[in-house]
Amino acid sequence: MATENKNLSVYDKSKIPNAKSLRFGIVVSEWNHNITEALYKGAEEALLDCGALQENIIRWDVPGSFELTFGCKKLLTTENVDAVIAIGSVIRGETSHFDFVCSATAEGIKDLNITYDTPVIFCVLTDNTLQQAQDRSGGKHGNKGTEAAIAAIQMAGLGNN
Ligand SMILES: Nc1c(NC[C@H](O)[C@H](O)[C@H](O)CO)[nH]c(=O)[nH]c1=O
Ligand SMILES: CC(=O)[C@@H](O)COP(=O)(O)O
Repeated sequence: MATENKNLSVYDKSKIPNAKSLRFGIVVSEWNHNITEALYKGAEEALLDCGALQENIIRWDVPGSFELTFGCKKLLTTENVDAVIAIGSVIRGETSHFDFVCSATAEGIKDLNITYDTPVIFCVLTDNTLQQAQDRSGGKHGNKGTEAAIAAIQMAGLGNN
């Protein structure tokens, strides 16, 4: 199933653990700023809606998606967080740069998940057009930031019950 057939903002709160005691890191890439801010807003709103406290949401900004791996690593090793959300938006340009940034970012975040005991959630849009990014950051397909926040809550508590 593709995002086309799913709304990224829809979740069943009765099935999500309460996030009141959890601490989250969110690392936000500045590239395609309007998109990543909308993703951040979606993530923050969902965390708060599920009981997280504002003071337990730590936000760091990095220049681009390529820098998300280092930003997340630094955050999870220096702040006492239960989960990290990596937020980025890569939009295809004229060259193969898109493929390098996307694969390095996905691999980097995957490596963090293998290396450390803190889950890092992949909230990086990899779109062919600006319209596709808008559709997934609060547009017709909902907000991937919301989906990432719910994943962060679920992964933070994994194996604790
Ligand atoms: N073109 C996009 C980038 N490019 C920048 C890189 O992520 C990186 O910041 C630079 O190469 C310095 O190391 N980043 C995005 O997040 N989105 C893009 O569309
Ligand atoms: C990630 C990209 O492909 C893009 O934003 C960079 O654009 P270009 O390939 O035109 O330099």
